[in-house]
Amino acid sequence: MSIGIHSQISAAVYENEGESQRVKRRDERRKALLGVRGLRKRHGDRLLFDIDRLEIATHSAYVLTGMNGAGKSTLLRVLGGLERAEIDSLRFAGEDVLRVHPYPRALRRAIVYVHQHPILFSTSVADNIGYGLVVRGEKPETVRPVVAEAMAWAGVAHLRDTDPTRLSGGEKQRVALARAKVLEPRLLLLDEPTANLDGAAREQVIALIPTMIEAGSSVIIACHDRDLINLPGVQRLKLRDGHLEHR
Ligand SMILES: Nc1ncnc2c1ncn2[C@@H]1O[C@H](COP(=O)(O)OP(=O)(O)OP(=O)(O)O)[C@@H](O)[C@H]1O
Repeated sequence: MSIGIHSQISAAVYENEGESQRVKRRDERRKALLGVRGLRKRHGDRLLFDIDRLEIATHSAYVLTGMNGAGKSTLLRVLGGLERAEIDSLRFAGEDVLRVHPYPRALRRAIVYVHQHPILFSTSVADNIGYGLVVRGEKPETVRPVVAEAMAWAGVAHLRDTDPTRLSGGEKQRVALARAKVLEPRLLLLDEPTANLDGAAREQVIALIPTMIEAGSSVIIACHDRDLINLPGVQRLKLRDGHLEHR
């Protein structure tokens, strides 16, 4: 009898432990935004990188460092669906992505890549920022206030009707960040956002990045910029000799 009670209690304890493990695993899965296993990129015979695993959590910031030519831009471009690579498995927002090629629509919607030298259409700053929303089929009356808010956020409201080809490098980068922000990406990929900027232009761009994370995006920033690498709360990834180190 006592053995029976004991085993019942044990079973209950084990069941509870099992339940708490399950809850823990579920919470961990929820926290994980992107999980990639076996990510290889080749250019002809050259294996540029062979990454065992890449884990990106929700609402988190990472810097991706590495020597010139290590493959930082390439890795961001692969994650953003702009280049192909071999990928053994990919999980995004709790779902297994069974086919990575062609790049799935859901990922295209959730992951936004911002180029080091953003290409802007020769229309107006406002049109550039709203472009992605228009392509998504949003109505002009929905787009207008979102664009106005994003322009104020990026400090480019005074440039709203300016032809983007006339903007400085820093202004272009801020417009590109605003264009990405209005899409509310789950994951934002920033390719050397402060390269070729100095002084106030560089500081203005750096100041925008934490506010994008506060707004709910995870961010991976490929860079060599010490001030970005040392932003508080930023986790470090390093591409070295074709492998990815989580630091
Ligand atoms: N289409 C291509 N064919 C062959 N090699 C390529 C191609 N595209 C890129 N590479 C090479 O892949 C390597 C990685 O380039 P990538 O731009 O990703 O490096 P990076 O780490 O971002 O460098 P940097 O810090 O200088 O920007 C470089 O050696 C580059 O020459």
